[in-house]
Amino acid sequence: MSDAAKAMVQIDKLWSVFKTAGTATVIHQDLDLTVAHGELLSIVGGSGSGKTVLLRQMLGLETPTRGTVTVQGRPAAELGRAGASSRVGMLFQHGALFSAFTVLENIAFPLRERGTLPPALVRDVAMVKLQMVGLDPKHAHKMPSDLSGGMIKRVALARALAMDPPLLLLDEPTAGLDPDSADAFCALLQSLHRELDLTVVMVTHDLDTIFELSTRIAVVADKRVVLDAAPEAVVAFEHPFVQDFFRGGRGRRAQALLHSPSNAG
Ligand SMILES: Nc1ncnc2c1ncn2[C@@H]1O[C@H](COP(=O)(O)OP(=O)(O)OP(=O)(O)O)[C@@H](O)[C@H]1O
Repeated sequence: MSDAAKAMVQIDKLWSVFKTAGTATVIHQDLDLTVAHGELLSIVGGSGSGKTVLLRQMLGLETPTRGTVTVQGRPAAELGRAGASSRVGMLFQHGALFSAFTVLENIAFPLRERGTLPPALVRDVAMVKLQMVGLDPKHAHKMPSDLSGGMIKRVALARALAMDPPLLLLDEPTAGLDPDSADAFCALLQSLHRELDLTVVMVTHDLDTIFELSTRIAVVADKRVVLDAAPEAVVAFEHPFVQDFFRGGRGRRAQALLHSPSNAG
């Protein structure tokens, strides 16, 4: 088996170029990244450095201008819209629930779109996913407008996992949550990562989330991944972005998590 087939995600010499009004903007240039099965990789980088575009490349929503992006050995672009949710689940930054659908209908959406399961089974599977993200069945028939921010994230996560994808992509999973809800959501992600044998790639600016969850961190700067390594190695890396991001007061406090008993071993 080739390395690309063994990896969950393999990105080789990726160029992402956007053309607007006759001007070409290069976002990624010869970017390489490999995500192995079972990792929980955080992607960090400055604002506008191309982190979300990188997630969209893994989801097949962007097409490489040059280079390749494969998921389980197949080009991500092949994922298309149909069938994508059985290989990659995506939690978008703003939850993006359908406001006219109930909680259960939102979770069931990818299953219903697939059209292969009878309605009663779709309902049962959606109910299992609802409970899997820690929500009580009594919330199944609520509308998104009746939910707290933390509950919206959980419903969106249940929908991303509806088709049991092996790869989960998260864009700023704790953004907009209060500290307690963010902690609870991190704990949920950690247990799902472990119990479902998921590979997770997340983009976040939240240092607590990064140090709580990451098995590896990839730093995007200068249009490519300048370093991907274990958290301890990344914080020691001499790069202006890394120094600003990890070594300020917030960074030092969050790094204490690396050495806390819950993260030991
Ligand atoms: N479809 C598009 N067409 C043109 N430019 C785009 C498109 N999508 C993204 N960009 C540009 O690509 C650059 C990288 O965007 P991206 O959203 O990936 O940044 P980011 O690293 O996630 O930033 P932030 O941390 O601020 O969310 C930005 O300058 C953005 O304007």
